[in-house]
Amino acid sequence: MLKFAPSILTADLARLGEAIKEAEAAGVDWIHLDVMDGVFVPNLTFGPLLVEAVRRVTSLPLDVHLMIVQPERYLEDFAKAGADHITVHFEATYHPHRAVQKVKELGKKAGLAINPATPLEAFEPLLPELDLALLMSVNPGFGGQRYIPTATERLRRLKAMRDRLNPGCLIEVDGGVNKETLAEVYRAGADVAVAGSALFNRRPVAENLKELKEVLYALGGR
Ligand SMILES: O=C(CO)[C@@H](O)[C@H](O)COP(=O)(O)O
Ligand SMILES: [Fe+2]
Repeated sequence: MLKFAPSILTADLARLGEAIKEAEAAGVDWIHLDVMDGVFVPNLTFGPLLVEAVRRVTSLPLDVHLMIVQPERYLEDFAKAGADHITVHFEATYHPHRAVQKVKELGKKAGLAINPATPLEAFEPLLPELDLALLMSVNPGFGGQRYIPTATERLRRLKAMRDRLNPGCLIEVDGGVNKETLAEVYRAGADVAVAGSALFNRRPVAENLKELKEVLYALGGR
């Protein structure tokens, strides 16, 4: 019912291939890759080369979250690298619609993300064309941050907007999802939970995932 997309940001990057295989064996649904440019967010991570390397070790959908300015410049590169979903930030481009259209032209699932301070209405004009609506529940830039509580009400409103405009679009929540916050995120209507530090930490991914799934079973979900 709820999909889990572990963010590799908090995985042990020195053994990334093994960490991804471990996550796949544990039963996660997607692999979430956080691309940061040091301009849109105060952190730098990786580009298409790493996406291509990850593509070689897993058959899971690669969910690429672009936290870069003018993402249009690199959409083709990420598509060629093997991304399945490409999400751009509303705040990072003058033309979010053009960027979304380009992702679709490349034959990939198109996502739009918004920051915690961006009005939810930013989704409205583009929702009918989106495959994914990504709601940030932390300010983008780092893994391991605390969930911003106002995200829950925003998720509820986003779900109502999605049900009205495009029931096929998935709602993804990103940032601070763990065993304490998962229940409210799920109840508020998320379809996909990104989880970095809750899944990649000192414990095996399978144990962490089991713990998160138990929260859902207790709510009658799966
Ligand atoms: O996009 C981002 C951060 O900018 C996220 O994908 C985080 O990396 C998720 O990590 P946790 O908050 O779950 O540790
Ligand atoms: Fe992310």
